[in-house]
Amino acid sequence: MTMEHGEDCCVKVAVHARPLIGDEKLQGCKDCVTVVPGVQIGTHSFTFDHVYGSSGTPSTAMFDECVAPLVEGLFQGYNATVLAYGQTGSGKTYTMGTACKEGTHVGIIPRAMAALFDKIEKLKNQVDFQLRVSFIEILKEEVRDLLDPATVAAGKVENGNGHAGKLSVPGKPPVQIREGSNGVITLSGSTEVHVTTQKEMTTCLEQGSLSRATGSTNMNNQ
Ligand SMILES: Nc1ncnc2c1ncn2[C@@H]1O[C@H](COP(=O)(O)OP(=O)(O)OP(=O)(O)O)[C@@H](O)[C@H]1O
Repeated sequence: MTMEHGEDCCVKVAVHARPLIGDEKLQGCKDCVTVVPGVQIGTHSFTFDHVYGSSGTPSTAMFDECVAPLVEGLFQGYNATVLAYGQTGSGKTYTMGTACKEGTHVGIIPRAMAALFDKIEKLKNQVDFQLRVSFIEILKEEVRDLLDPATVAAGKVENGNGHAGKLSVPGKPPVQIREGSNGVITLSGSTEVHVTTQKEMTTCLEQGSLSRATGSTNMNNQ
């Protein structure tokens, strides 16, 4: 994506290059990504605000540089979205931290939750906060409500390993994504869980992650 006025643009694009994973090394793959700032290949120029991993900036800087300012902005009334985009196995789940396991790498969502509650702790004597959490998955045009207790329970019954597969819950109207006349996008019919602590929010992330229809491909090794 080319952005001529990067500093003024409210959309920032960062690349996160992951290292080779076990299977790739076994197959003899070689890391072919080199980050060289300011290079144009032929007529194609790809401009990014940040490049992490590989020979770019260490990935640990990603949260502080790209996401912490967005969390800060929430307290000034700004909305924020972090979107992970990439082919299967490129590291979206890892980077976002949706499949968080204790003692492993901490991704963007758990770190955003920690930053949110740190800030709330500092401000709680001056302001009342209400936090509500939704977690949906869009799979082949079906919107799945990952925090709906029926989805969680049905997923566990379905295959016993917590991964729900494609599933719709009988009797429950499907979640709909709607755009209001003011351009605001809403999730009509999705479960909103009221949370007051970081632990409660983490529980939502963990439960919702278990209900995702995660599937193994040759590239993501799940
Ligand atoms: N930065 C990284 N460092 C080390 N391992 C990583 C990194 N990013 C991803 N991986 C590993 O690469 C594999 C694929 O990553 P991940 O599952 O996050 O991909 P994905 O883009 O979410 O795939 P899919 O779209 O199929 O769900 C996983 O085994 C993950 O642990």
